[in-house]
Amino acid sequence: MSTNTDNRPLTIAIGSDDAGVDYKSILGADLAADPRVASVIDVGVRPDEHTHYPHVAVAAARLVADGTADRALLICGTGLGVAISANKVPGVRAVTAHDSFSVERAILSNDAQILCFGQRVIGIELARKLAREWLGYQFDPASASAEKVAAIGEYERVPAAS
Ligand SMILES: O=C[C@H](O)[C@H](O)COP(=O)(O)O
Repeated sequence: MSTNTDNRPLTIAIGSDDAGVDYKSILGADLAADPRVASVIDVGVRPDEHTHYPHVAVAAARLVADGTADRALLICGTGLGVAISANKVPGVRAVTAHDSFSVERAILSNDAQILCFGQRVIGIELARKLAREWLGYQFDPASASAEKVAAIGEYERVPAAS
């Protein structure tokens, strides 16, 4: 499963815990209004909910893993807990990135399907800018990075020797 390589509009899952719900609302609206996005699937939380971040992150990651969503955007306080949790789902590559270069490389180097932000770490306008940039990148399966991404997947099948 890849971040998409064919320029078609994306289906994007979005989720947060209560520490990220304000950004989820704003970024979700941005995504829904973007012509590069076909649909946005909100996996929670609602503003009055207090579901812990691992449950939301795994719900979104499973949508990516089963092909329902092309990508996911997850927000918690730091962007760390949601990334750790999403990465428990086989086939998923989730990263926390709060700068433009890392967001670019998350797609072009790592083919990461899930981008994670920390509402307590970056300002909303930077988050909005990074999310817009993120939509513009596509992984190139013919690039030199593809072999490295494939090696990550191999370690899901065959655990690294100690
Ligand atoms: O990574 C975890 C997130 O930042 C979460 O929103 C807050 O978690 P905490 O309440 O355990 O610090």
